[in-house]
Formats: sequence, structure tokens, C-alpha cells
Amino acid sequence: MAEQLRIALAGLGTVGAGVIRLLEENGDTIAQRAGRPIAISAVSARDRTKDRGVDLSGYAWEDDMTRLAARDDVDVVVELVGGSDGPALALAREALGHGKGFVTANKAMVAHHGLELAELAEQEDAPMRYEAAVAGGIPAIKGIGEGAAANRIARIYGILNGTCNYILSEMESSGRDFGDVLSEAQVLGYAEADPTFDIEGVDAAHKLAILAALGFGTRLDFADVEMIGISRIRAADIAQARALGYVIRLIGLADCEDGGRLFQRVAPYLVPASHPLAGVSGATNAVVAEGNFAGRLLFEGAGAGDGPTASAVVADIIDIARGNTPPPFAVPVSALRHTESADPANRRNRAYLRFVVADRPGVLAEITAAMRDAGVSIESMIQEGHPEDDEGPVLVGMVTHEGREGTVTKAMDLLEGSPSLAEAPLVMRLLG
Ligand SMILES: NC(=O)C1=CN([C@@H]2O[C@H](COP(=O)(O)OP(=O)(O)OC[C@H]3O[C@@H](n4cnc5c(N)ncnc54)[C@H](O)[C@@H]3O)[C@@H](O)[C@H]2O)C=CC1
Ligand SMILES: N[C@@H](CC=O)C(=O)O
Ligand code: NA
Repeated sequence: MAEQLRIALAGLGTVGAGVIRLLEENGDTIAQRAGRPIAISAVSARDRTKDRGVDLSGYAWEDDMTRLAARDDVDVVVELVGGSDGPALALAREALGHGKGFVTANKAMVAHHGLELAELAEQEDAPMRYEAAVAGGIPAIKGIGEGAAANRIARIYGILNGTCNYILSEMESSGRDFGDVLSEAQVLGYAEADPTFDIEGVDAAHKLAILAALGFGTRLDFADVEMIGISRIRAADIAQARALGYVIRLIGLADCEDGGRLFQRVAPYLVPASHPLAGVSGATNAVVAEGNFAGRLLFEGAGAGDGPTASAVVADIIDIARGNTPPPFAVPVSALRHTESADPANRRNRAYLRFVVADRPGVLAEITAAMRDAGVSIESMIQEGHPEDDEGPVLVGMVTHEGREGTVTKAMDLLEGSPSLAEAPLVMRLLG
């Protein structure tokens, strides 16, 4: 067997400790697949003394993680720290700058600095891989970048955030409150260090921007992703969606038809109960890529958590050991196409509109008049049950016929500031 591949691990939290456990438990299988043993030389994290349930005594310790990159006994640096900038980015630059292999699970950093790092990797002829950064344990990066490499891909969409999917599906099945379920997702190790990244759609947007660049061969453009999170969704929305035959899921969706304009959106969608994504629950993720020869490819599996994420990290290390090291975005950075953003106003779809309104005469007439004036056609309406003696606001849901998004935006503009509305309307598209 060839010489061992020596790695350094920065970050020993949920994922880092998972990687150590995986390398220990499956060492023989991994060595067989990699063609050589994978050995940890050195590690770094904030606190050397913390009990992580793994034995670190056999590894050198660096207080300053960037020093891992300069060590002679390290071939590949594995970054499991997190954060788009700061020490993670410094380490990435340092590792690639030293010509070391670089593996990361950090979607925030790849979304913000992926092109710079990929260029550095090319320049230094150093492999860079990031399978764990998108959809955790699912081989989505490999599937799209390598498995579907022969295809033109026009659309990629899916469930890209395990925390949100866990929250929405738990709220759906148990009727529990948003806050309770979020704390549980944090305890289970699914959430980001700052969970607003999860619930406001930022984490899913990081992943979507990466998938779009990889799948469409376009320059990564995180700033272009439209982002709406799930923090405004109530149990009543979930119940109304169910009554209409839908479930609510946070969906990331990108398309770039015929090499044209790029559209990237993360938002809660109403997904028909019969759609494959409707059955995806808990921290599971699912990525759909539509190839012009392969057809619809659906990748599904655990999108977060120590084991699945460690599995993706170690798969990347095995690829480097094998010498399977395509460019990080499947083609050289200079070959990625520049694109313009698509105008969402021209997209056609149906929408669910939720209003919280004062329970008095004339309110519904005002809303429907705004719809009429903007050219929005209403297909159905549903009103939350309201106790006789309760005079508080009520929740009204409407589903529109298919139409241009711009018309719904116009209707919402017409209603802005209306005293009939107790809060701003919530607009969710129906996944077609
Ligand atoms: N937890 C999950 O399910 C998944 C996480 N990821 C990504 O993996 C990376 C790591 O995530 P987790 O293990 O969940 O995070 P974590 O918070 O459990 O662990 C982070 C580790 O980095 C160390 N660290 C953080 N800031 C540091 C600093 N300034 N200096 C030195 N050490 C520092 C911490 O001490 C800890 O050991 C992140 O980029 C995350 O987005 C990706 C997919 C799934
Ligand atoms: N916080 C992320 C972790 C994996 O990427 C999520 O919930 O999906
Ligand atoms: Na993955």
C-alpha cells in the first residue's frame, strides 16, 4: 500500500469530532478505498482541554490553526471551523498557498470566496473539495459536478437546510411551536453557530449559489440570491396549507435556461402533498437537478449532523488520496460564464397569500379590490376559524391562479400600510 495521506483538522466541534470518529471506526475500509491509510497529524480548535468524546493524544496540537498549513507532516488541511471570513478563510488561503490539499464543509466561505479559493487552488495545483458544504452527507457536489458532467442543467432545486426542514416538519406533525423545535435542532447539532443563518434562508442561499455555479457553469453569485426565511410561518399557515393539499418547505431554486439569465431564490414554498419533496422530513435534504440527457436526478439524504457530514468530508479526503481532483467548480474559474440576473416579475406561478386582518366588514373587499386592480386572479380562499367572542385579528389565506409574479407584487404594494392589515402579508409560491 502507498504512503499514508497525512491530514490536519481545524475545528473539533460537531463535524470535526465526527470526522475523527469516522476515521477511527472505518479506518480499514477507508484505507482500502483510498489506496492508502489516512492519518491525522495535527489538530486545532479553540479549547484544547474540552472533552469531545474522542482521544486527541496521538495528534500534535496547534493553538493557531493557520500553522497547520505550514507543517511538513500535513498533506491535506481540513477546515471544519465555519464563518465566511476570519480564521477559516485565512487557513484556506494559507493551505492552498502552501500547495496543500484543502477540504472544507464551510458553505459560507465557499459562497463568498469560492472563486478566489478555486483560482488559488488552480494556480498552486492544489486540490480543493467541499462536498460537505452542500446538503451534508448527500453526494450532491459529486453528483452534479461529476456524475452529471455530460449534461446541460437548466434547473436545480431542493431542500437545502436541515434545520428549517426539521422545524417545518416537526411543526407539521406535532403542532409544536417554532422556538421549541429550533432549540431541539440546535441540540441535535444541525443548526449553524448563528441559527438565524438557518431560519432566514442564508445557509440555504449559500448552498444554492454554489450548486448554481457548479451546475450551470456560471460565476458564483451569492449576492444575487433572493432570500426569504421561515421565521414568519405560523402553525396556522401549515394547517391552511394542509387543508389545501400542500406542505410548506424551505426550497432553494435556481434556473438558467439555455445559458440565459440566472434566477436564484430561497423561500418557503407550498409543495403539493404528492410531490417527492413533500415527503422529505426532519433534517433530510433533497436536491433535484434536471439534466438534458440524464433527466431528473434526485439526491436525498441527511443534510446535517455529525455522521453524515463527516461521511462527506472523508469522501473528499479519499478522493484526494486517489488523485480524483477536478477543478472545484468542475471547470477552470476562467471558463465560468458571466450571467445577468433574471427579473422575477416575469416568472409565472401560483401563490398562497396570507393576510392577518381585522375581523370587520369591508376588509376582504379591500384585499380583493387590490387583487383586481393588480390583475391577480384568486382561485380559492380559506379563513381561520374564529371563536364567537374573540374580536382579535383573523388569518385569511388565498391561493391565486397562475400569473406573473409582478402582479402579486403590485397587489401587495397597493395594500401596503392598509389599516385593515394587522401585519404585512406573507407571500409563498406554489412549487410547480
Ligand atoms: N453541523 C452540521 O450538521 C454541518 C456543519 N457544516 C459546516 O461545518 C463547519 C463546522 O460546523 P460544526 O462542526 O457544526 O460547528 P461547531 O460549532 O460544532 O464546531 C466548530 C469548531 O471550530 C472551532 N472554532 C470556531 N471558531 C474558532 C476560532 N475562531 N478559532 C479556533 N477555533 C474555532 C470550535 O472550537 C469548534 O471546535 C461549519 O462551516 C458548518 O457550516 C456543514 C454541514 C453540516
Ligand atoms: N445548519 C445546516 C447544517 C448543514 O449544512 C443545516 O441545518 O442544514
Ligand atoms: Na454534500
